[in-house]
Amino acid sequence: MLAKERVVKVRARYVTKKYDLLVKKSDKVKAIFNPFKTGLPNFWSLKGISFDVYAGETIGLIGVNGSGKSTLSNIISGIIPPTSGELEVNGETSIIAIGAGLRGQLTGRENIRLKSLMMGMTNAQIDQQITAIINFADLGDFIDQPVKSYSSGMKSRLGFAIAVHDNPDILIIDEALSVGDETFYQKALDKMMEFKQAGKTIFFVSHALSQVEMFTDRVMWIQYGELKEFGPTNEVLEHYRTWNKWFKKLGKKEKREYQEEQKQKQKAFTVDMLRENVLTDPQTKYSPTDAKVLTASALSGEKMPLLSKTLMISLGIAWLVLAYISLH
Ligand SMILES: Nc1ncnc2c1ncn2[C@@H]1O[C@H](COP(=O)(O)OP(=O)(O)OP(=O)(O)O)[C@@H](O)[C@H]1O
Repeated sequence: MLAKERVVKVRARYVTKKYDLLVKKSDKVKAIFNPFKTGLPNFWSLKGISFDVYAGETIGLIGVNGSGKSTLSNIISGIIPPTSGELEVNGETSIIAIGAGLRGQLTGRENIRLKSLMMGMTNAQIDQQITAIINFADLGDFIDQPVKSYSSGMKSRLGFAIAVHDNPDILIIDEALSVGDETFYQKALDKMMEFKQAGKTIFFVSHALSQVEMFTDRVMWIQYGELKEFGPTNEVLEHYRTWNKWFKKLGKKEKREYQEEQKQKQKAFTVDMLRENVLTDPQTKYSPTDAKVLTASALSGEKMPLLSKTLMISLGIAWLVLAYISLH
């Protein structure tokens, strides 16, 4: 594809995701009286991810367990918001993750209708499509059984069937093919090839490197919340495999220490640190637009505690004044 024809489908700038770690009972109690969750332990699942993905590209997302692949997929598909940074998604997205968005009490057929309605289809459109979706999922009589009785492979088949018939511009497949049997895997792969040929954009999250190798144009290697590498599939996979070999050779204690060190960095991270790194790193092509994003992110992600503190103090003072007035 010529560079000048390229249309950006997903653009991320310094996207972060922070989770609150409520480990102790006392943290949970504090959280009830702390609407902005200030001072509670955090964990940064994403530490400032930036990339451009173009129309028609198939992108692999790889990385060790807990590196942030699903978090990023969920942010791109709009299931969860980023904590800070900027994300531009140009087109309809549809995510296929094992069991995602399926209601356990409803049957497969009812789930098809519900999910299709949520995707904006009319009842008439659903009536036209439902047979094709049911045939694709190929669940036999189970289609009228509650989804809670399905195996993970069956859930994946149903989710995949619904998502591909929605015909989205951007398809996100999060490990959904890892649980299907060989026949379904082949059928799903053919469908994905069809999507690829139709010029759709696909994000493919997988630990199966051979599938990533066969199917994707470029790969994002996510490592402990950072985008360690984003480039042509073969190149990134080679580096990832080398890293894996190195890691596997480490002793048990060294492995644990390495993982602990990375997790500590994810706990200690702040958007201010990210901004500082971006400003001082000579490798970063820092632009005025980036400056805006990082300032905005700092405001939404980091300066909130200050705002909430002010609010809490004001509420406290108001409460004391009211208490004083009512006592006199
Ligand atoms: N709701 C949550 N609350 C707290 N931490 C979370 C939450 N969701 C994810 N995390 C943490 O964020 C990190 C990234 O998780 P994520 O599921 O995105 O990783 P992943 O790369 O998809 O992992 P896997 O390969 O195991 O599926 C993990 O350390 C996880 O524990």
